[in-house]
Amino acid sequence: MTVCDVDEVEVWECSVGTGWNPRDRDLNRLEPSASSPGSSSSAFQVSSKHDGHPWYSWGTLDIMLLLLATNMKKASVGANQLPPGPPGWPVFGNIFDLGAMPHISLSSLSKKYGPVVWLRLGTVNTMLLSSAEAATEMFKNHDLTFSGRNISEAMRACSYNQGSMALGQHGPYWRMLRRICTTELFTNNRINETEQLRTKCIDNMLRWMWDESKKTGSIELAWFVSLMSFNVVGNVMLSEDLVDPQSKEGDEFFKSISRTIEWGGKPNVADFFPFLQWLDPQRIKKNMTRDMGHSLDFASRFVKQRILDRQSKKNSTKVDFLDVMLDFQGNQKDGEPADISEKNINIMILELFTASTDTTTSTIEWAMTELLRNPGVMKKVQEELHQVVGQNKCIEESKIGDLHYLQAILKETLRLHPPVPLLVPHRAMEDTKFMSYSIPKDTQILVNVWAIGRDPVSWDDPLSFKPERFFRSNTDYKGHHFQFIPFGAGRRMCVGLPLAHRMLHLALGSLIHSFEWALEDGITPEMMDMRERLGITLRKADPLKVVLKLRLVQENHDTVN
Ligand code: HEM
Repeated sequence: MTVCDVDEVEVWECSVGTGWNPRDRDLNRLEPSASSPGSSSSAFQVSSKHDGHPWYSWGTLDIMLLLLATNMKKASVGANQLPPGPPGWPVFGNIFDLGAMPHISLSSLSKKYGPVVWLRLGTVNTMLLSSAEAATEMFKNHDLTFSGRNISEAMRACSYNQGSMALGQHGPYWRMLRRICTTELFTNNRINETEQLRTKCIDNMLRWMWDESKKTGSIELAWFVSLMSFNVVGNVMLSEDLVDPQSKEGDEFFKSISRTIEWGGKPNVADFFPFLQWLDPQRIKKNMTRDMGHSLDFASRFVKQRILDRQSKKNSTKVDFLDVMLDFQGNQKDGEPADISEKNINIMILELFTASTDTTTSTIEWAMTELLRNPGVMKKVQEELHQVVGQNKCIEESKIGDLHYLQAILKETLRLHPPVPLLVPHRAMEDTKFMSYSIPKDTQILVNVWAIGRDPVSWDDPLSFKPERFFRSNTDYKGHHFQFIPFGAGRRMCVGLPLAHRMLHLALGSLIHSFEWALEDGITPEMMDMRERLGITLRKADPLKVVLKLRLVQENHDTVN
């Protein structure tokens, strides 16, 4: 039996930013009435969460805070035109409204307060957008102003944020990195040139899965997908296969990156209260510094070796992303540096691994979960692959354009399960007027893509998995249709989208085309656990386990077993 065989085998920061902002609207539970959003009235009401509860009585601290809040309101330009929002607790503000699944809790808040909601998370002013209309307004009319980033404490470890593109502030250095990515790494030509590498990584994934399933009966899909996507990026950037189920060094690199992803996704009290940063109460920054340090050390070994190889003219034909970064010469105009330092090259390498692995894995795991819950959809896509690709043939990327049902399945998956449900938090770079509200500089902006994808205003029967809906429209995820923005939109939109598009279609199509899929004994589609887990990306809480039967008998390829 054979599969498409050859010789060899995501910050995200989901937490909030920092920084005390003197324009804080509500320093305690005293709030302008939610029933009069935007009202300039100075009438206060006691927070609704515990309205009327007898445990509360006015103390000196409250009165001081009330006076302070009143004074700040007077001093704050336009503060009385903030969007509506839930009342907050003293000091903590709305932190407890976030819950364990912020995208879900925040979606409920927007049902009550509207598509634009104001929150105070500790000391961090936050505006939450939860409708296509509000997202349109942001990306069409305020994209530049809202292109800053809030940086969490964890992501300041090893000065990561200073070399990062995803967390870089809008400015010359970020622009330069973005330009290198869009003109050198993720161009159509460059992506076409690396098709063979992706095919190789996907073939290896299929073979490892098959080997494992023969040994153990069932396999955990996400593990194999994450190895594949790690290797795809490793090949595009460094021309290396970094991991296989046996490799020790690559495995350590993979694990240390996975740990940085975990730390980056942990809610950190020091992000809400910057005065706690020196204490690092949850030891998140300390642990992140250790694990990120390891990951950067690994990346630096590749960089150092490449510098040596280039000096001795070894591998001179290799032109990958690492070469592009080493060769880069900036024009030194408008703040652009002359080159990219070795340390920042290490950071970029780490960043692209981090940004791609979890996002791709999450999407494929959810897609397969939905297919197993919807056998009719699975059957249709198998038929499409059979017709377009052929029974005993491997998928080639040139066929993606003809695989309309497969495309619709990926769109439907990204609509219901966007891996980055609140985007990477944006930041207002200056005071601005937004949909009649006055939004102060440094406000954190969260766009609830998860809620927008499930909004009945934009989608019929929004909670059902119906890929056919995309046949009736030209809606895609390239950032022009604001009811569907799993990759974001505007200046900070996902720079890896062209690579992600190819990887997702080729990998999911190959998985469906190569195997018959079944759930473990005793598990029916109705029993599948659909709960989510939010770290840096939105993952399936209970990893999908599947049983495989080989269906593709590939001509002209090596036998697998
Ligand atoms: C399913 C796959 C993926 C999804 C859903 C996804 C989604 C996103 C989202 C939502 C953002 C933030 C947009 C914003 O803040 O407005 C982002 C940014 C980014 N993504 Fe992706 N991504 C994926 C794959 C990739 C891949 C494969 C790479 C690179 C190899 C990548 C690299 C980046 C980078 C560098 C940024 C930061 C851009 C900036 O801040 O300028 N992503 N992505």
